[in-house]
Amino acid sequence: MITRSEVSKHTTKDSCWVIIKDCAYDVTDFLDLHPGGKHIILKYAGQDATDAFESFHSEDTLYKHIGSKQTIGPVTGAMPPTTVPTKPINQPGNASEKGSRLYSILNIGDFEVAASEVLPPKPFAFFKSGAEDERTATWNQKSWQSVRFRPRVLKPIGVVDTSTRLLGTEFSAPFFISPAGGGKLAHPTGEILMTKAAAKEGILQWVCNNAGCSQKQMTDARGPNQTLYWQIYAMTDLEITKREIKEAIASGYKGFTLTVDAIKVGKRERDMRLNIAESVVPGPGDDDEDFGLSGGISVTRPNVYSKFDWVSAVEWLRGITDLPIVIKGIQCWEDAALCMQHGVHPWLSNHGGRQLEGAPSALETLLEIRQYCPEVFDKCEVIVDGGITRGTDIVKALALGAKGVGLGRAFLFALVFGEPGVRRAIRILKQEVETTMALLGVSSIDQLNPSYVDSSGLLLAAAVTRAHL
Ligand code: HEM
Ligand SMILES: Cc1cc2nc3c(=O)[nH]c(=O)nc-3n(C[C@H](O)[C@H](O)[C@H](O)COP(=O)(O)O)c2cc1C
Repeated sequence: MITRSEVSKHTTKDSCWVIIKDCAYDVTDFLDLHPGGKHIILKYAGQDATDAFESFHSEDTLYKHIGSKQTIGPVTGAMPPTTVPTKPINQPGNASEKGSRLYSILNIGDFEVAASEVLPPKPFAFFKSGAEDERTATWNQKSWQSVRFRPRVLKPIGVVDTSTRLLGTEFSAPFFISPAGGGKLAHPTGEILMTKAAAKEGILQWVCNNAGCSQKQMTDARGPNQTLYWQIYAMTDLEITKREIKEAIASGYKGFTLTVDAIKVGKRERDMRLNIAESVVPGPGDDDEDFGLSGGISVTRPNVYSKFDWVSAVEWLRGITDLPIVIKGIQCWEDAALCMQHGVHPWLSNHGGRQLEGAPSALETLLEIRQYCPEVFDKCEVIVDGGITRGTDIVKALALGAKGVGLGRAFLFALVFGEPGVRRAIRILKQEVETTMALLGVSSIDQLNPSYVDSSGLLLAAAVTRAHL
């Protein structure tokens, strides 16, 4: 046992201890690795950081990133009276005001506006931010708008069926909740509310490795017969990740994706500026030359394994599971072709424009595959995400060959309104998909094909949009 008073003496970047859930940790060596920046942890140096930690992270984060050497042990006693506790940074907005607003929300864009008004600036920035000038994040959305439909009329349309099979499981709609961390910044209960909403609406949630809720909490929140898929970040200690995948399999997860576009954290200046605004600027004599630059800038994702190549990654995954495997972060047709060769599925994504500024939108990669390697669509289930905000975007992606379409930010913004918010977002998208299909002249997803869209405007839109960004 160590006393709280002893912990309270370790308050500098040369010796930084924090208490989380009555246990003390020496996080000195982790400070420079922390993607949220060292200053956010230093604020709690010598103190109890439980509330702040839990407002963003799940307990899984601790065992994955803080080893036994850094675990000091259980604490006892009271904090010295001189310690002024730091308040957790991210307090979600007023829930009762939110309820009444929910019913005026008509589309995903409305959710974003409401979230920007209800959330404090930092959580909103965390969700919204893209890398550098955010051109890729903006282009993701605009690229889908450049595609036009080619509707067929005078076709008898009865019931429009939006259901589809994705990687072996039947879902009520072809879109799903992409893995996106930070759910507890939107709502204190976190991502389990997405799980519950997905269960009630029959859609897929692809559970995030960095969710604020633990894998077990997500699993326990499942509805009857609900199928979840799991997103993997491979850790330097691959045994930790292997155990996590095995636990997911044992508790019934039916598909996996390995995210490969994030071995470093993209430079997200929107977040960095708010971090600077909240930090204490170094005084004379303080040699913190990188002040303000950590927490977003080229920080290696802590403990993320970056040595995989195609053969070793797929062999390692196949050594653990025969279930469907998707590689998330495919950004050119050549890598989609490699997925096909290695018997895995490509997820065309640039991480919502949060990683590599200048990356193509999933639509561009989809069209490249169509042009140079169309057999990918026969041998693999192609998944896309990035900038999808409308049922029309979803139908365009499906017409061009996607089997599943993910949305990240949309559901984080909706989560500000808790489970009813996420359910409303799902229902809005379902209605939009249904209307789009009926107006196109199709009544089931399998009837969609590239003849229903015209993507010839993409190049022009790219030139015009980039000129204005
Ligand atoms: C002391 C133990 C802590 C550990 C092991 C830890 C670990 C991590 C890890 C692994 C990430 C990256 C998540 C990702 O890949 O998306 C992260 C990000 C983050 N952490 Fe922590 N963290 C700790 C403490 C804290 C505290 C006390 C806060 C205060 C609220 C905090 C706030 C954040 C934020 C806001 C991010 C997001 C950064 C970004 O991607 O822009 N963390 N942390
Ligand atoms: C706040 C936030 C956190 C994210 N965290 C992860 C993550 O932990 N793992 C991952 O594979 N993708 C992550 N993503 C990327 C999403 O899975 C998805 O690719 C992206 O959000 C799609 O773009 P959209 O937000 O425009 O829909 C994150 C995205 C956001 C916005």
